[in-house]
Amino acid sequence: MNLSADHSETAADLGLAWNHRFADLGPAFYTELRPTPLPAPHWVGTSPDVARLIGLDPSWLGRDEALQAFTGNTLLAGSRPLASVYSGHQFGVWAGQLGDGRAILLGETANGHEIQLKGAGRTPYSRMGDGRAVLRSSIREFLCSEAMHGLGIPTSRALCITGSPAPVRREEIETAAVVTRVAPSFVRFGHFEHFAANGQEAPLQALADYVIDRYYPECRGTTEFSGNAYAALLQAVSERTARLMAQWQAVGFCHGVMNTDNMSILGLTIDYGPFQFMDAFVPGHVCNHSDTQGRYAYNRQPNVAYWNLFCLAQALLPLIGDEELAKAALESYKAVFPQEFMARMRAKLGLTAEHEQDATLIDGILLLLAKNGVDYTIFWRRLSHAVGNGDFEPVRDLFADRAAWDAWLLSYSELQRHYGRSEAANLMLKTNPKFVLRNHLGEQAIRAAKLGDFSELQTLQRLLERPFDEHPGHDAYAAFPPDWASSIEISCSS
Ligand SMILES: Nc1ncnc2c1ncn2[C@@H]1O[C@H](COP(=O)(O)OP(=O)(O)OP(=O)(O)O)[C@@H](O)[C@H]1O
Ligand SMILES: [Mg+2]
Repeated sequence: MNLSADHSETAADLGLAWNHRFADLGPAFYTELRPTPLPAPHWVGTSPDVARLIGLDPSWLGRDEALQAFTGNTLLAGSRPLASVYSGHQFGVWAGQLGDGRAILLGETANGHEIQLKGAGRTPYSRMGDGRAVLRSSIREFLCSEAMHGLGIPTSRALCITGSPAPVRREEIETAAVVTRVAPSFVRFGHFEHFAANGQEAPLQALADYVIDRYYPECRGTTEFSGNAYAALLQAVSERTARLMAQWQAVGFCHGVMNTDNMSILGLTIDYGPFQFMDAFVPGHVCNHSDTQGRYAYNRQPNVAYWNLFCLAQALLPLIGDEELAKAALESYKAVFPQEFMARMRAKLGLTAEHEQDATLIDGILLLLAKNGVDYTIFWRRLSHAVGNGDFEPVRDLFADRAAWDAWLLSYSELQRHYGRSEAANLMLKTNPKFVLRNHLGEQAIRAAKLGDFSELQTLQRLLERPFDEHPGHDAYAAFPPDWASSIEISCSS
């Protein structure tokens, strides 16, 4: 490849201080290697907010030293790049060894944020892959990371995207990009499955101890499970995952590839591939065109998460040492998910206390939304305004079956009488976003970016960072999807 500049022997000092706690686990967990350079990089998108989060002066996001470093063309001073090994279950089937095939961990900043370059070249875990990510999928990952954060949903973050004219072959020839992403940890269920499947109990325990000491220290002193810290870890992860699923379901988010190697041990949303925020509410919606069996349909996500936790439980079993304890730890998922889901849905309805009728009301509206194919985000936003101003006509307009809507509204109004209208509306407007990253919005930003125009991406980023604000003048981004939106096919190709 003809590189425009070979920066490989200089290190860029952006003033970041580093820790290397994952690397300190030892070579059984990774392979150290340098990112593979890309020619003629350019900035595509940046998040000054994430820069501040990791202790990076945001003014670096525009300078050539940072551009080269975040493309993987120069080493960041103090970093220690590596690709980690993990395994996993993909679409319900044991896939054996996987690993960071195109993501390279640079290390952890002094304030505890791991930094990864996704699309930074081949690694020993690339298998048949080219180690690259295309501009299209990188924009989706960048925007959705920041959108999820804006929605208050646990997620990896994205510092920047850099692009390069280097060609990358997918269904057609596209161009390469690198997303710099950030999370307290990128450890996945699949990391544990890897060592368990290979019968390597010492690294399995070292990994569990690392995760507990660093992220779940409360598990050490547990009085539950006869003081078994590994069972406590399983319970804590189950609870975080349950909360995450409740948040996904409530906002209408489909992940698309809930393989165990895409499940964060911290309960974060990671790996933004063929995800989708639903337009019309379709409970069985499958967003991943490659998911022909519909395994990861919207309404199956909570069960799939539990299935994935079961895989994690099996991996942790040699450490927990007692199947009954592991089962008991998993039980928490079944209690926490419905509880959290109900809490989220109550908030969407502006109900600040619990009532017997809540479940009927929630089931009722979800059924009506599905039967009438109502746009999920628009419905909740209009309902929020209607509760505030008393005019429910714009909501009624969304339903073909007006009689069924009227009947539901009657029972909702009965319950609403217990609350102050403006208090309820305020809660709802902070719970029901005006802006979500619909497929067609991402697509518009991608089309413009491919032509070298990043303004659409920036506008979208600004709206999605504060999705509950009104953003006057930008109603088009909160409108119904155009007809062509339903023809967008998003697959695993990225
Ligand atoms: N283009 C590629 N080159 C090399 N490896 C790849 C490529 N695409 C995916 N992989 C690897 O295939 C496996 C499954 O891919 P998947 O789509 O879940 O992950 P991903 O999008 O690459 O990354 P991540 O989960 O880190 O966000 C992972 O081990 C991943 O690293
Ligand atoms: Mg993945």
